[in-house]
Amino acid sequence: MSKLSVLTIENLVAGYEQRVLLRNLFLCLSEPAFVAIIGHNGCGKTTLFRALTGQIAYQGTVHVAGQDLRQVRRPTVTGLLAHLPQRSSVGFPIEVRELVVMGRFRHHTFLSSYQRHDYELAEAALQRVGARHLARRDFTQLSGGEQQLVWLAQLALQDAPLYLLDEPTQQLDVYYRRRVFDLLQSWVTQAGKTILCITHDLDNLAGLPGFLLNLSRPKPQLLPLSAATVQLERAFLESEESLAIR
Ligand SMILES: Nc1ncnc2c1ncn2[C@@H]1O[C@H](COP(=O)(O)OP(=O)(O)OP(=O)(O)O)[C@@H](O)[C@H]1O
Repeated sequence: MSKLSVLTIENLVAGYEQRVLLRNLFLCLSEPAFVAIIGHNGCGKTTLFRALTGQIAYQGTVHVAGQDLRQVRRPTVTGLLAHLPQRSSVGFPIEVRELVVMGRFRHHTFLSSYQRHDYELAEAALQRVGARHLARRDFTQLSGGEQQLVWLAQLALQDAPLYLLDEPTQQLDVYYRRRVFDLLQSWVTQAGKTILCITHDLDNLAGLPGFLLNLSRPKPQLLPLSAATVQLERAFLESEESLAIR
């Protein structure tokens, strides 16, 4: 079964020395889908991504697009995963379109330079996130929210089957939050991508197709996204009971 699904996580256990945060996590997606991962601060959401990207060891098995993740040496470099961390910075001035075009790195050998076609794709990706007007700006001088849109444009060019997004809307205004969630939906429905998206932005989830995974629950399970499930999980996160079992 696991070989055919887009993502299967079986019995995953992960954490840090003397502190297990994820215990026997199971998750199976047979088709491309959007999964919102929610939970209290510190419950282990980013830790899950650290395990999936090979930054920390884990027990259990993970299959992505039929491949055993443990057997793939650098899944983000080989294109099995694309990852947007919570914070990324660039320490030197660079034009936005030069940063976005780097999302095409797998289509180029080490010394080959990006061609006109690559830049057209980069500008189209910027257009889709509503940031076409930033193409010639210095990335380091953009606001936090503008930088976030640029990273999303770069990510779109990476063309991986599984995307791991750690709070992609955290610095965005209400308009761009909505727009980014709509964009992520189109990655699923039009491009067949699977998206795991860590978010605290519960207000924007209710109307989306997909699933909810609440890592603050003692046994987290995929729930179909709906206004009712978002309301239920919000009530759980706001309860004293949920803090007591952490
Ligand atoms: N390298 C580390 N060694 C030990 N503990 C760590 C390490 N990195 C993170 N932690 C702890 O693990 C816990 C979970 O961290 P994680 O970043 O996964 O939380 P999170 O659910 O993503 O939280 P948030 O919503 O605040 O981003 C936190 O208490 C954190 O302090």
